[in-house]
Amino acid sequence: MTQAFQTLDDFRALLAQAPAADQSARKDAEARNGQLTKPPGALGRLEDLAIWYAGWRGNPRPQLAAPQVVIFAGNHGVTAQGVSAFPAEVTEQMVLNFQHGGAAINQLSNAFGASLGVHALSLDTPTADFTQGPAMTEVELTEALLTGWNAVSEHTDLLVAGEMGIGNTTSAAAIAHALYGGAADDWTGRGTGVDDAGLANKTRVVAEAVALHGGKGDGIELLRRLGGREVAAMAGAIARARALRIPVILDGFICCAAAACLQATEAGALDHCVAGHASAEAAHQALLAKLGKDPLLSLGLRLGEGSGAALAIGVLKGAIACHSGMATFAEAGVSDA
Ligand SMILES: O=C(O)c1ccc[n+]([C@@H]2O[C@H](COP(=O)([O-])O)[C@@H](O)[C@H]2O)c1
Ligand SMILES: Cc1cc2nc[nH]c2cc1C
Repeated sequence: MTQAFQTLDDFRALLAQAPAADQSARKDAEARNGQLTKPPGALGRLEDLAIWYAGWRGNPRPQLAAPQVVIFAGNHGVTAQGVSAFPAEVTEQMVLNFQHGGAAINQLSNAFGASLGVHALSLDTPTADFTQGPAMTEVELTEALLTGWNAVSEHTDLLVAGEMGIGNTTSAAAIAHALYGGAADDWTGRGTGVDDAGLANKTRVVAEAVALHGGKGDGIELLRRLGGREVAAMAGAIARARALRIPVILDGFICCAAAACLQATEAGALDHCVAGHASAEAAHQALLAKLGKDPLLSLGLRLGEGSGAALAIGVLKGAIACHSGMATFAEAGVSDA
């Protein structure tokens, strides 16, 4: 099969050529919103969400019928530095749990009518420990981006990209610190629940990683140096969704670090994305602020797996059901203001 891209520069070119939203569908959706049987603005942010969605779908009265959740799993060499509360084998064990329907994301995907795909990326070959050198080669990064790119169905009308990877909050913290500066402890949190000594060790690891790799290239190069395969696959999936004008709900800290690599490479790369939730991971709110995204939900989740984004499918479905299903003042014979 011919691949969508063969090199990282090909991928960068695809990001640069990404399509914009359909301004005419957006304008028509705004006009429709103004005629619906409610006081102006009474549906609050649901109104903006429906108009945003209509623009990306190129349809002023859209449906949300086929949401897709994709989960990517990867193993991280940096776990050798003792950065997680859980052992690395949990990544593979949780992949089996996803496949058997036993994880939180299985229940949430079912609850919100989303399909669920699980992609394990070379779990037997963890990425290199990025305190020692780049996490991935250019070929490894390209393969991981392609896995994400190819995982997105052309027939879906909403994407959630989630992840599973013991050690990946260290990777995400290092990416955020390298992209946005500050101090290592501004970006380092407890992940699966390291204690105070574990947090101090993890902060040291993030600082060392950024001392080695910081300032060495664009968002894609930082993704290669500090990312993981599942982080890269989420970036590839988010980019493919953009190419297909499929809206995306971003999940927690790791998903947003993947997205940040795209935004740092191409300024408007996340215009088709909304933030599903604010994770309890300490630096997620700061990362969302850097992305210019206001989270839809804040429920204290810190699970990953796309779980917070999957919950937000319900909010988006509600927004679109109102926008496309409500009567106008004229249709209902209700007096306008
Ligand atoms: O999504 C989040 O914000 C989030 C916050 C903390 C932990 N996680 C999940 O926990 C794992 C990473 O935690 P850790 O401590 O091993 O780096 C990984 O599988 C993530 O899905 C996810
Ligand atoms: C059990 C477990 C489930 C997860 N799901 C996403 N990250 C996870 C981390 C752990 C440890």
